[in-house]
Amino acid sequence: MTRKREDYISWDEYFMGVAILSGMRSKDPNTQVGCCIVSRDNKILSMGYNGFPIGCSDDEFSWSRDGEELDNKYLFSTHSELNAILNYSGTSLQGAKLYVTLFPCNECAKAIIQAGISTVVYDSDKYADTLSVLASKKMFDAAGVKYIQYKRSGRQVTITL
Ligand SMILES: Nc1nc(=O)n([C@H]2C[C@H](O)[C@@H](COP(=O)(O)O)O2)cc1CO
Ligand SMILES: [Zn+2]
Repeated sequence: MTRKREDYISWDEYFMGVAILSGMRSKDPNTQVGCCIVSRDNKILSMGYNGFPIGCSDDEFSWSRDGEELDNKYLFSTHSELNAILNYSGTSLQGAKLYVTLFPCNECAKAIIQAGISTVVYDSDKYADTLSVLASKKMFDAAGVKYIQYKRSGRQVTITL
């Protein structure tokens, strides 16, 4: 009998891997964020990455982090999580799990809660001490949304594109 491979990637590696790959589409020179939303039975429902809205050209809007508010990226960039929620064309994200490479901000947290997503698996929490992330955690706790830090397996994956 030929036995199955044993070194296949886990569900968590698969979905966080897809989130990381999605983030590679981002044009943000400083922080690339990717997101992958999955059903309760491990089917990928949607993906997203941070970018400007349709029609807002990356060549006309600035990716600067500072300067005048209307001349930097913050009022314009759509976060990976919101893009993934908006990219979903099905009927319901109730009970879904969201994998994201960076902890959600307060605005995305509201969208995550209202969409009925029940679990967030995140990798980096580099803005943990900001009011935005503290507000997200306060809302997730109140709404019963679980947030779990992804445990890196250390596995290296090489793909030739
Ligand atoms: N959870 C998140 N998802 C995201 O897609 N973003 C995006 C917005 C910006 O384009 C970029 C953060 O820029 P910076 O301040 O690290 O240079 O990542 C940011 C966060 C952080 O809350
Ligand atoms: Zn956000």
